[in-house]
Amino acid sequence: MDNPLHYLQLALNEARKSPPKPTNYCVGALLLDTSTATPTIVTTGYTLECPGNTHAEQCCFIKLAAKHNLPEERVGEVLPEEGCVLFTTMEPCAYRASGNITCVERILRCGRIKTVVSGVREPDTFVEGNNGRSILEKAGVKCIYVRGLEEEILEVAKAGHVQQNDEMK
Ligand SMILES: Nc1nc(=O)c(N)c(NC[C@H](O)[C@H](O)[C@H](O)COP(=O)(O)O)[nH]1
Ligand SMILES: [Zn+2]
Repeated sequence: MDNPLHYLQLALNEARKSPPKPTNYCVGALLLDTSTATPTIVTTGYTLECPGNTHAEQCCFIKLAAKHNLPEERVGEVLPEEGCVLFTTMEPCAYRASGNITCVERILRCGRIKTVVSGVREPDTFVEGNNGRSILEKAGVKCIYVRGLEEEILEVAKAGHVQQNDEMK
């Protein structure tokens, strides 16, 4: 896949649209279909884009499924067997404090995503040691980390968090 940083930058542009909250991260994601000669972005998403306490990856699935009048859990039916790459600024969650279905579970349920490309690991703020990568790789999903946007991604992701120095004031 050529130029993964370009698609990660597009995912970061999505993350910037997310309304900051102190209890989660502002994350952006997009689903790229590389099964044809010209890679195509089939859907995008950002944290809280869809109603409820929604994650960026979850919004990608909700929107794509809705476009085909399907429930989110059947989104895999509209994706090619091979070639689907999920770009997400922060690695998919493997535990959610709210108890909602995690994005790792949603990716596996979709069944058509063969590669996940992320810009950063999940910090330990809410979840100590996100183990989503090992769960995905055991299920045959390739997980790749693309370097270069870490600082920007974390700055956007934590926009809603009270910064340490603010507390000192
Ligand atoms: N990959 C990813 N995409 C997102 O859109 C998002 N918000 C997170 N965030 C991970 C973080 O661990 C959870 O946001 C907290 O654990 C709170 O859980 P809820 O989001 O309230 O279910 N991670
Ligand atoms: Zn998630």
